[in-house]
Amino acid sequence: MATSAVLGYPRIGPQREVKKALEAYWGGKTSQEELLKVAKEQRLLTYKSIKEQGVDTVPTGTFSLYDHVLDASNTFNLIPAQYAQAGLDPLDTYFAMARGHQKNGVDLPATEMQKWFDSNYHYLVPELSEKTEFKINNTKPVDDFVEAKEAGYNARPVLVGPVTLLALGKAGKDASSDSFDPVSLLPKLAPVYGEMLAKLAAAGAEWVQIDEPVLVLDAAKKYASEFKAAYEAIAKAAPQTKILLTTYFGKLEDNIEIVKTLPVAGLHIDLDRAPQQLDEVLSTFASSKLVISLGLVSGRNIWKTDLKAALATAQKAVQALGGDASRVQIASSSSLLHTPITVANEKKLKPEVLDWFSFANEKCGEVATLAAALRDPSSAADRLAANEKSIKARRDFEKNSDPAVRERVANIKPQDLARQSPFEVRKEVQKKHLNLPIFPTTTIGSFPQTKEIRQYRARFNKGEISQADYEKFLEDEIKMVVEKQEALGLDVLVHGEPERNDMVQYFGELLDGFVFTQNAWVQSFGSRYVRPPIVVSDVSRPAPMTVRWSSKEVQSKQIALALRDEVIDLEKAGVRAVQVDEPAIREGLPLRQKDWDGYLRWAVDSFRLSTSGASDAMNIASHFCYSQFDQIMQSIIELDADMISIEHSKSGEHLLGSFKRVGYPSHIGPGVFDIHSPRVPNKDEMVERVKAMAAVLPKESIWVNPDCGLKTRTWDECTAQLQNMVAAAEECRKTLA
Ligand code: MET
Ligand SMILES: [Zn+2]
Repeated sequence: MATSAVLGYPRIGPQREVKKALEAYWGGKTSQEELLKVAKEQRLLTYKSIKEQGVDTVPTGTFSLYDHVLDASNTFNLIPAQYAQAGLDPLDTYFAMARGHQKNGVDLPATEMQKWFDSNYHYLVPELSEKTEFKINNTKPVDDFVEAKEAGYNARPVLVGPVTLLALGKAGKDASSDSFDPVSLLPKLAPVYGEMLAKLAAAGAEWVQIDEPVLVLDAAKKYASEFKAAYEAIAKAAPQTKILLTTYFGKLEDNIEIVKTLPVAGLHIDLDRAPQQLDEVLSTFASSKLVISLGLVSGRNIWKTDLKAALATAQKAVQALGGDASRVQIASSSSLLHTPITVANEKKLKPEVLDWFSFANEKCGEVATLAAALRDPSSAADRLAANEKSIKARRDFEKNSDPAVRERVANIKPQDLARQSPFEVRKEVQKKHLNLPIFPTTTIGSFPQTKEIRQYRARFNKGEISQADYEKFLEDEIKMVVEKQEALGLDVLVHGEPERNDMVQYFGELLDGFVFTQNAWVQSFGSRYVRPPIVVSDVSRPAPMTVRWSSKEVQSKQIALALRDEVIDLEKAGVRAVQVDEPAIREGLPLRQKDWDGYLRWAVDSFRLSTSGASDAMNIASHFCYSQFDQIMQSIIELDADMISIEHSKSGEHLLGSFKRVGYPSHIGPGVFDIHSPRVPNKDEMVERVKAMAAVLPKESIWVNPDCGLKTRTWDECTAQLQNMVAAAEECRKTLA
């Protein structure tokens, strides 16, 4: 009989319980016991919700107080010495790595954060060196499993795979050299994983899910022999445990050769992102005993699954495996971590729109329905029929496109993508208006979103405050933010973005074609969650394989046209500098290199389309919340922005390397402090950052700014941080200029 499972589940809690408990703990308002109690309640609620939808097995160990990669680092003792030796208790050591710690004489920065594959989820980058001593530092995987089992759940523990854990890591400060490859430590780490599997087996785990998403990247290929040796060592330590090797977010391609060599009992593949890999996987493993877990229900989007099509795929798989349904598992394509919890919490969407959506709980239901239908189609006939009806309704709606905007996209001309003059010319024109010192200081846009701002907005939305009063409030807020910046001595001021409930949602609400949810929170990092707007209209729908790309491209150009009009209007209103943020251009990059060009072309064109309606006199800035530019440097240059600000404070030296190699023709503000952390770096630390940059780029091109917007900070925190930043810029003017 076919079985069913999901790979992971959101952590926030249906009413944001976990987020609130975390923030209360960090704010010193509650104890560790209270935080851990909330976490436990939410884990048990998760298992209950998954089970109620009819899924056979629940995943354990995927719940996290901050990040599952950090959990794995913590469990296997990938803890840099400065954190391990700070004298903090285990939970606070964990949080210190996540968000820094500056209290009672202990001053630790947060560790680096990076995007998790091509998602908007951020993980904490493990830091490794020859000195890292792997050991079982805590038994969280076992504890979570036992907790679920004792509560009566059929559970499958989940671990971040050892190769993925190391491959996502970086050389720590005490590594012998910068080119130290953390994967070289795999022979030392694998036996410790083996020990963990043995512990899980002793606790009663039959299967263990080991996530190796690195197998969908080109990078995995060079680790083929390391993979094999590591998994052999693990299997040897726990011969009785069945390993389900999971891959997701992309296709195995020739990494399937690696999988063939591994002593695993099951393989999970993502059939949402990469349906085309099914045939090869089936033919490769048909004659083996491997269980194939079919990731048919997307863990990355919010749309209902086309169950009819998914069922046909599952039936095909059973057939290819000689009719042995017990070798098939129906699953979510990836962890459901990237989806909100349930559509049941959406009270404001039109029922016909809500009917297109499926969040984590509903996706669990889809997984269970598919497994039931595979056993006996008639048992799921009603559910299948209802699904077919919603899928059809959505497709019919998509056919109603907006001809005017379509035509405008079709008529984009090359000259619409170019500024009037090259940067060298624009720079001089802009100089006259902006009149800036060398090492000008600025910030990224947002200032603290205080409780007061959120309360005012909530009251306005409820109709308790008039439009005029709300606008007056915002104007006063902006005035205050501007005065603060003047007092701090910043050079290019921002308005602070108080009007924005969310940097993306705010714009989406002013455009046609989007819908917004009340509770569809998706984790970005730690306790930060966003509610992404959902594009529902004017989406063309050709063959399902290309829809994601073609529609994203069209959507992107349509949005760019709307922004273009806005930038032109801003200039007419007298604005001299505007920032068009592109914090997601890097995360949208396809996982496989051969797919990059197509994506980068339209992404770059969209940015140029949105900004090149401005005259030479307009300073066009852009912002990126990451610094991994090596691979897309050329495209960043092609954006042709006058100034870019980027995350830099935690990324060490590799960013400098790419600028040294390629150079950057316009102006650039590498972040000098980490805005994710309440920590206040001193002036000298920031001066060092600027100096390092000035060593590889002309000093006239360097701006001084934080990593990102300040909306998640308090006023006390960001005032102290900015004071030191302005002082650092002043010192640079004296010593470097
Ligand atoms: C995540 S990027 C944020 C950019 C935005 N302008 C801000 O300052 O908050
Ligand atoms: Zn940012």
